[in-house]
Amino acid sequence: MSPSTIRTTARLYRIASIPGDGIGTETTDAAVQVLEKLAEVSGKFAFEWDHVDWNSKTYREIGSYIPPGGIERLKKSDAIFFGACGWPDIPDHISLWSLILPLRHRLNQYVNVRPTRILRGTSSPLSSCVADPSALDWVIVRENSEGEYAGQGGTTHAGTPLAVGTEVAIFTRPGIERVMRFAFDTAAGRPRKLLTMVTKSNAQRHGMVLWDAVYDEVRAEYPDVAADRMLVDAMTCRMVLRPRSLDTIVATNLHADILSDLAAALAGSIGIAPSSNLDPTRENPSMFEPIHGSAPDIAGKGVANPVGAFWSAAEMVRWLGQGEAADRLMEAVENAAAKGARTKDLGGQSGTKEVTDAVCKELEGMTEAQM
Ligand SMILES: NC(=O)c1ccc[n+]([C@@H]2O[C@H](COP(=O)([O-])OP(=O)(O)OC[C@H]3O[C@@H](n4cnc5c(N)ncnc54)[C@H](O)[C@@H]3O)[C@@H](O)[C@H]2O)c1
Ligand SMILES: O=C(O)C[C@@H](O)C(=O)O
Ligand SMILES: [K+]
Ligand SMILES: [Mn+2]
Repeated sequence: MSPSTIRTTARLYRIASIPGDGIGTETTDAAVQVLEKLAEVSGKFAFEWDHVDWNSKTYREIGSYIPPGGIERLKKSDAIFFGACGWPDIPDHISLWSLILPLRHRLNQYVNVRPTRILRGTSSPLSSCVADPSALDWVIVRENSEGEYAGQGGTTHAGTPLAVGTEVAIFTRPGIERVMRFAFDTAAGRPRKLLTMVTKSNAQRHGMVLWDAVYDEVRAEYPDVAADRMLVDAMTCRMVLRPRSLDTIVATNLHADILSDLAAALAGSIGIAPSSNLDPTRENPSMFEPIHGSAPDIAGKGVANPVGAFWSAAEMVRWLGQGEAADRLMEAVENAAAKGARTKDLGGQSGTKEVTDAVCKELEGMTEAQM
């Protein structure tokens, strides 16, 4: 088949891209560039972009992040690519609860998948992983719809010395069960078939105990998966001291948020870590974003690590059914890193643009047969 024949039969994916704030705009621009190159080299698919400008600047101007009709607009896409939201002149709970959390909730993205491993050409602060990088290869499955992020609670006597704030976590049996099954399926699909379930059910005696009960039930359906459970405090020690003893990890919304930042740091940097906000029913588009935020301290300097966005882009391409292209993208990212295209957070000298160009160059070097 000639390239033009391939191109006429190419699958078209409509992607809504929401760069958001700060370095989210820089890493999203970089990811769009790399995805365009991937599509061009592959010849099997192409992207049609819906560039969505919802961010803290538009919030200041028009008073909303998501305008009326915004969710319906996103539902027309096959997937969503997200950068980051939050800027210092707007309280973080306003930005989070006006943009990223409503998207996760309204689009039924009830699991957030956060893989972590040490990419070729990069290093870990853990000496055991310097000796053998394969010792750290995890997938954190984060509950993404309820728990500590249920949004219930309130303030009484606001602004007075008697101020009271309540923050109510909600854990439902169906909510726990669906993420637990997803985690067992994930573990069952990985070579080691190993799952660790994390709670704090010694101190939190209602919702966390329900997590334990659902875990026991679902576990019985997966005799091939070796499963164990940990309290979240002890889990931090195990991640640092015995990384090889872990593979797939499932935890609540807040616990997995924290553990995934730790995991990213142990794999070298918050700047490399990806996430997939999935609606496993596929009724709504899923959303792919690096786990980092808008990083106001480095925004606008051209130094942000785009690898977390590239890895998220690879996971998006995989979710869309292009697994081989996803593998090639990760190979290009690792080849570029191994040849020295690394940002400062990874101990390198390159800027965002240099790493992006290096990854595009690696992709160009791959033949269509390899894709
Ligand atoms: N899903 C999201 O959109 C999301 C995620 C996390 C934080 N936030 C928001 O982002 C803002 C800043 O939050 P924060 O400072 O706690 O977290 P952050 O992830 O933005 O930054 C933490 C630290 O890591 C560094 N860092 C992050 N990403 C990097 C990258 N790609 N390359 C190099 N260094 C990187 C930053 O420079 C900073 O020193 C806040 O408004 C917060 O609410 C949003
Ligand atoms: O708390 C959140 O979910 C926001 C951010 O920290 C994230 O990890 O996406
Ligand atoms: K993000
Ligand atoms: Mn986080």
